Amino acid sequence: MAQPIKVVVTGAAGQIAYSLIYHIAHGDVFGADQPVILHLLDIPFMMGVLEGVVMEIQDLALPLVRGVVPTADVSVGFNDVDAAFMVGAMPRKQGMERKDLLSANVKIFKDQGQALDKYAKKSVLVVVVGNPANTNAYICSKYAPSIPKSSFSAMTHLDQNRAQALLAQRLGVPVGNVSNVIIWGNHSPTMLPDATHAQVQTDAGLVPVPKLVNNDSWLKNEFVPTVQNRGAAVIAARKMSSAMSAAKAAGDHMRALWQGTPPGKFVSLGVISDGSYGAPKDVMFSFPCTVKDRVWKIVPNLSIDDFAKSKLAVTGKELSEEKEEALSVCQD
Ligand SMILES: NC(=O)C1=CN([C@@H]2O[C@H](COP(=O)(O)OP(=O)(O)OC[C@H]3O[C@@H](n4cnc5c(N)ncnc54)[C@H](O)[C@@H]3O)[C@@H](O)[C@H]2O)C=CC1
Ligand SMILES: O=C([O-])CC(=O)C(=O)O
Repeated sequence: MAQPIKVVVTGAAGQIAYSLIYHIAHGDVFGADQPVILHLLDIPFMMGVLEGVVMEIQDLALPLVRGVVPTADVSVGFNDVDAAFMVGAMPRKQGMERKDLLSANVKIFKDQGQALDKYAKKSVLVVVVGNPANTNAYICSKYAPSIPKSSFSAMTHLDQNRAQALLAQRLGVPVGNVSNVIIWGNHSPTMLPDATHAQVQTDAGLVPVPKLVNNDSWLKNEFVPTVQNRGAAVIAARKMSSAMSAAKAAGDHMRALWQGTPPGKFVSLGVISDGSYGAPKDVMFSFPCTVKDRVWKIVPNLSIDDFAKSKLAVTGKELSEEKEEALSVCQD
């Protein structure tokens, strides 16, 4: 069996981590043969709660767990880690947009970027979940200059899962039969969920989703806003933000990075933009990607129509503005 890898989860005493830790410990993310040492980082005030989480991890009796390190000290939490789930941040409440969290959360990602730079392995893969995820990932990477920018990504996989599930429901097919839905841009209501290149596995082979849906108005006027606003709908109902589904998505995101994407399939990742598809350069923009040997690549040459182009411009502008605001907050 492989040597254990060290995996840090920040915000380890919080809602998302409570589900995410199980996925990691159970082998759903790094593989059924990959032992893990869990580094659980939270703030000093939460150390009592974290003790309870550690007891529960012990009580899971899962064979892949080879160690648990609960801590409020970044030099311990990030020490020599191979993979990092950056969850620890304030969640939004009803009536807020995710970018309203920027001033409260972005400094956490500056500090923790510096700590990753100092203590983590240079090969670490970093997934940012805490909102506003794309801009926090940008800041985290900026303050960790010794780690390649391509090792940082922001999570839009929850939006991808929501989009995939909604299409499956509409078409009356199992969710696993739908693939290659794309999330473009920011993890915010300006994102573009795009079914243009999505496919359904049928007995007759792969069929394009737009052909099966056969209703452009539904795709533009119901599918897109439902996915864009799903986070707010969950908050309105639960009075807390998505946690179980966010944890599953964080595991899906890291699994795609760690284990690669199947042939012909894409995954949406918020990654440093090279200007592909007219996106602004040097922001963490969600693109369709393939992953091989832990290296992602933006899927090239997909057709995008005028509707998509106009939406990509809006979400790109928002990311550029968030970036400027975050940089000025970090200079304070
Ligand atoms: N990208 C995405 O799709 C999603 C992102 N989120 C975001 O994930 C974040 C976490 O959400 P929840 O787990 O529900 O929140 P939560 O409030 O239940 O847990 C957050 C935890 O982070 C800890 N924390 C705060 N500052 C920290 C620091 N400097 N270092 C380490 N830990 C720290 C808190 O003490 C708390 O235990 C929020 O920002 C939320 O908006 C939530 C759902 C989906
Ligand atoms: O909406 C929120 O604040 C939490 C989140 O990011 C999501 O559920 O997509």
